[in-house]
Order: sequence, then C-alpha cells, then structure tokens
Amino acid sequence: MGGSFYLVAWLMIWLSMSDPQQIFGYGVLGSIFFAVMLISRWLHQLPADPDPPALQRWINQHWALIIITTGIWGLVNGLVLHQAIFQISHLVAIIGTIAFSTAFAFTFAMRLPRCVGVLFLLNLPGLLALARGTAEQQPAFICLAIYMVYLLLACRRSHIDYHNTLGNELLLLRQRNDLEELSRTDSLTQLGNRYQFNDLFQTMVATAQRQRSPLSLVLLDIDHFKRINDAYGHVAGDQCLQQFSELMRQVFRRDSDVPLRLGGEEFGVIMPGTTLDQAIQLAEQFRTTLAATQLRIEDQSVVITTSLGAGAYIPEVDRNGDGLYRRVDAALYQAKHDGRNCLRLAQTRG
Ligand SMILES: Nc1nc2c(ncn2[C@@H]2O[C@H](COP(=O)(O)OP(=O)(O)OP(=O)(O)O)[C@@H](O)[C@H]2O)c(=O)[nH]1
Repeated sequence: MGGSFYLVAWLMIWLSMSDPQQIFGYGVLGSIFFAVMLISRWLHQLPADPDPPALQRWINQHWALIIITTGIWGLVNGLVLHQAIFQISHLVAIIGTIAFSTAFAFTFAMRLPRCVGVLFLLNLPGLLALARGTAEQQPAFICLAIYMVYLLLACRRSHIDYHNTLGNELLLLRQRNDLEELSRTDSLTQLGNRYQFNDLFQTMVATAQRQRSPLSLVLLDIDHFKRINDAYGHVAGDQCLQQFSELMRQVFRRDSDVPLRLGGEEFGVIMPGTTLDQAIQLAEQFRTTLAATQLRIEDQSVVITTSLGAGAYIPEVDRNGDGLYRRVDAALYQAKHDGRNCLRLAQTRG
C-alpha cells in the first residue's frame, strides 16, 4: 500500500499547479515512475518457501525498491520547494514528505542505518531548497529541521526498544527450550527419559510405516539390580546405571539409534532403519560385552548382566507403536523367566 501514496502525492503536486500543462511531460514521467515502483512492490511477493539466503535476497531487493522510491521523492520535494512554478504545491510536498518520513521512522526502526539513510534521502533535498530559499521559507526550514531531528531520535529509541524486546523474547524461548530438553532427559544418565520415549516412539513408528522402512525396538532390564543396591549402596547403584548407559551409547551408536532410560533399571533403544537381524546382532553384542565388562564401582570391580527383548515393527501385527512395545516387553519378561542374561525375540503374532 505504501507505494500508492507517493503516486497520489505526485499527482496532487502536479495537478494542483496553476498550469499543469506547463510540465505535462514531467508530470506523465513522474506518474509512470511512481506507478512502476508501486506495481514492482506489489509484484515483489515473498518466496513461497523462503530459506534464509533467499529471504535475505528478497529483503535486499525490497529495500532497493523502497530506497529508489524515497530517493526520487526526496529529489521531487527539493525541486518543488526550489521552483517558483510549484508555489501552490509547496504545502502538499511538505505534508507528503512529513507523512512518508513519519511512517518510515515508526515502521522500519529495527533497521536503524537503512532507516536513517532513507530519512535523509526523503528530507535533505527539501531542507537544502528551503535553507537556500526565500525569507518566507525560513520558518518552514527550521520547523522541518527540528522535526527531522525528532524523527531521528524517535527512530533510535524505537530501535533500542525493538532489540530489547527481541532479546527478552529470545531469552524466554531459549529458557523454554532448555526446560523442555531437561524434562525429556534423565538427569542421572543423560539419556532420554520415558516422556521422550512416549513422544518419539509413536512418531517414529508412524514414519516407518509410511516410508515402509524397518524399525526395531530393544528393551533391556538389568538383572538383580536390587542386589547391587543392597550390597554396595544406592550411590554405587547410580554409578552402575551410569556405566551401563555409557556402554549403551558405545554399542548402539548409529546417529539414528535412540537409547533411553525408561525408568529404574529398565532401558530401551529405538532403532529406525534397522532390521530385526541387525537389532539382534547389536543386542547380543551389548549383552556379551556387558557380561564381560568389569564395572568400577566404589573402587571395586562388579560384573552385571542384563535381560533383553527385541522385535521389529510389523504393520500387519502391530496396529501402532503400542502393539510393538507390548510384544517386546513380553519378550523381555520371557528372558527374565528363562533365567536372565539372555535375549528373547518378540512373538510375531499380536
Ligand atoms: N541406585 C539406584 N537404584 C534404582 C534406581 N531406580 C530403581 N532402582 C532400584 O532398582 C531395583 C529394581 O529391583 P527389582 O525391580 O526387584 O529388579 P531386579 O533386582 O533388577 O531384579 P530383576 O529385574 O528381576 O532381575 C530396586 O531396588 C530399585 O530401588 C536408581 O535410580 N538408582
């Protein structure tokens, strides 16, 4: 919309002259110029899916249109105030320039250098013309110069307020993201927690179903963990959980693998893009590595084992993630039942 006022203001200057015919050619030329600028701004639409460089290019091009329009308006204003034949149009030119400058200062203050530049483009030629003009023009020059200073100060104030507000908003957003991250992370092991699992698992299963790609789930439960707590104390138990988690990170180390602590001594790994065979191989590798590892707890070496259940998503069997989770959980239960320190596979019937 902004561009249309330049065209209207120019038409008013031209047509309110005592004899518009006198500058017919310039009148038409000016009208065409401001009309072209107006149409260019209308047609210059935001890119549909703007990536940051494309958006920056669009902003620069749009500013170029604005700077050309305001620069030419500044020259028109200077010319009108300088030439006696435009005497009747002086007021229109001055009011137009004040209106454009005010709108600019309060709309674009977030880009201070560009905004100040445009204010000078709009006002400087007119101020020079008034300063060099007749004695009757001097009060107008002083008023406009004072108003220009006021606009520059207001622009700076708005710029500071804008960036302070933006800074506060960003801080709040960062704090919210940190809190969100904290609420999804288990503080002891730094693995994702049950909340994270609930959030991710259903989405990952839905994606696997849509893309017809494999997805496996392994559930793990440390064997006789209560005995560790009873024998070495709760702090030692915590260290044990931390070392267990570290080993999980080392074995299930694909970027897409999501190791999680689901609660107590129960863990899980969601493995998108992983077939059941690959999941079994990794789960077995984890089980044997753990059983062969001496954990250092309270200056003592401790060996622990884990029971595991594994399964892959089968669309015909599992209606959604819950179906797969139930099957794998039953397999884990079976592993405990079969004497622990072993891996059992989920039944392929629901
Ligand atoms: N140190 C520590 N212990 C925990 C934590 N969360 C759960 N536990 C303990 O884990 C133990 C789990 O015991 P059970 O559920 O009987 O299981 P288990 O002894 O591992 O036996 P199975 O699972 O049947 O092999 C309990 O003693 C809990 O107190 C934790 O964050 N830190």
